[in-house]
Amino acid sequence: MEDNLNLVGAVDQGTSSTRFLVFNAKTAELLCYHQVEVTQLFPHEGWVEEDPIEILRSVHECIEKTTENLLKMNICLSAIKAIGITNQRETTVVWDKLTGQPLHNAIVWCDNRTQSTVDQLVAKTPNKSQDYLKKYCGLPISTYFSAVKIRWLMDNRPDVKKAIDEGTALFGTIDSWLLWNLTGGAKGGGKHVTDITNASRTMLFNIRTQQWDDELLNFFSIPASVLPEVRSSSEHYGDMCEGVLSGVPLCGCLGDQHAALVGHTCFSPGDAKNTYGTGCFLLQNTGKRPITSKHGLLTTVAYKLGKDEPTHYALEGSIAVAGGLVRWLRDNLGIIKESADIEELARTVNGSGEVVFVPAFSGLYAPYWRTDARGTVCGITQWTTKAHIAYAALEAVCFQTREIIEAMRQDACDVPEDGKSPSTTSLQVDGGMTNNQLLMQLQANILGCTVLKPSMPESTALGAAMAAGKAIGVWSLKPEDLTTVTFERFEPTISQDQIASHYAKWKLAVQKSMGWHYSSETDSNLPGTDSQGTTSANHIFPGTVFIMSTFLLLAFTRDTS
Ligand SMILES: Nc1ncnc2c1ncn2[C@@H]1O[C@H](COP(=O)(O)OP(=O)(O)O)[C@@H](O)[C@H]1O
Ligand SMILES: O=P(O)(O)OC[C@H](O)CO
Repeated sequence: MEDNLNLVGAVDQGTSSTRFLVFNAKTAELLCYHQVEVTQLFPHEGWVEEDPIEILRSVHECIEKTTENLLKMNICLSAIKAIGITNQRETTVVWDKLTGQPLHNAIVWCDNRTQSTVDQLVAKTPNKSQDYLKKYCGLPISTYFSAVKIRWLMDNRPDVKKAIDEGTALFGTIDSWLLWNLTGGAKGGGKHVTDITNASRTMLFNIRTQQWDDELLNFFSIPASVLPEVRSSSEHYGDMCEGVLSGVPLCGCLGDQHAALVGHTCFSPGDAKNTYGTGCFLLQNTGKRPITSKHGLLTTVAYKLGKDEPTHYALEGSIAVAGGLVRWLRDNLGIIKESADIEELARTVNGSGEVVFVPAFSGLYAPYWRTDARGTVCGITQWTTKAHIAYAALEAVCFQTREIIEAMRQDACDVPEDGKSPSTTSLQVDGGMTNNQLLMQLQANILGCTVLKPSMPESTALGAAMAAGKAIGVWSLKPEDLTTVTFERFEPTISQDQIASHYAKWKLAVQKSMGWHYSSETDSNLPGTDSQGTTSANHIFPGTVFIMSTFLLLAFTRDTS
């Protein structure tokens, strides 16, 4: 058996699936992995939950299967020197610290049950602005982030409220839940920790002071006692307490999008990557200073790779629905059997036939931040087939990405002294959807730039492994030590003029998706306020539509009589 290797494991706990992967720390080569799909529960319209126990079991299963494969490859498990964790972010778990049992299913990041909570929170800000807390946490008040989900649990689940009040409950994002359990949990020794990137997605963490913030905790009325300790993304959190890897140090932790930024070695200001998973997230490194977006992007911590290392920040464009739309076509419409089948189906037609699909299932995230938007399919004719819908679904992911790139370019123009926008000539990509060659080609065409897919596309897990390997000194992140990455390239095959009218239709369809849903508790507060706190002419409600149509009908009758 080969045992003079330095290997690093990575748990990648995503929204759709869990993976455990093992990398060679010297060459960054992926040796083997195992993947298990995670059940998503939809108990009510707009609600998305996952079972924290199933998530934990999936991690153990993936570790067992991957290590079995390593042994079959004649590799000794003692070669695994460290483990990193990367995870779906914002997803909220509250559990009993004495029994280790979750007090509720995990409320997943894209769940929008908290819409009326958001409306009430915005209504209590002095300027009635979604952006009121941005100066502290870099985020708009939205259904997306953890604090709003904790607030909902406290308001709607008396047992959760009681446990929090009595000090027996712990809160964590998925990284915390896993780290606490893998280091001993209720049996003893469980470490209640999180890393700075995950903390920066809760709305309770001040990204400038880099601490939990009393003003934010007061705003949401959440006690600090439930929160994990915040650590850097690369340091020793504790050791695996059981199983075949018992004793191996857990020493890398980043939210999945931040891990992908590291995996792509986006270490310089201006470097950017786009990850196509359940959602789609474009992050651009902005260096050691947080930059506030004026164009609907989030400010977030990019990474802090060691206790004594500087914190780097990023601008982020978050798209709620990307691969999730493919899963919806599979599970809800049944027009494909496997996610990968969408490519074959879409290739049976030459285009979407002018169909535009805006998948605003959870409202629209960046750059609009409109909780009132809902999914819309425009341009259907008698001629439309499921293949056109599939094609439009793939285009939707690409058009959303284009909107994020445009917002980043606009922000870069606003800060000319250090404003660097993502390269206009290429975009680095990763994530499950990038296996779709048609999607990658459409993305190159719609952006008018080269799309670069690394030949080893598990960038998220790679980033977590790099952070863990760095913490124990087996993985050097010095530029001269980084291994050369080879890419598959997708070049634009049509001109931007050819795409312009289609993009204009996308923009029109986005407007049509807005103003569809509003929560009854706060109807009177809603019309006309966008994320910049300005009045939007496009924010038209059904009642308004009725009044306007009656007015037009009357006017028309009068003119022609
Ligand atoms: N070949 C494909 N074409 C289109 N979508 C795909 C393909 N393969 C996977 N997907 C979608 O990508 C998502 C899974 O990607 P992954 O990066 O594993 O997600 P996550 O990190 O959210 O768990 C699923 O939503 C799935 O529907
Ligand atoms: O599961 P993914 O890869 O789509 O990532 C989810 C994000 O972390 C949510 O913010």
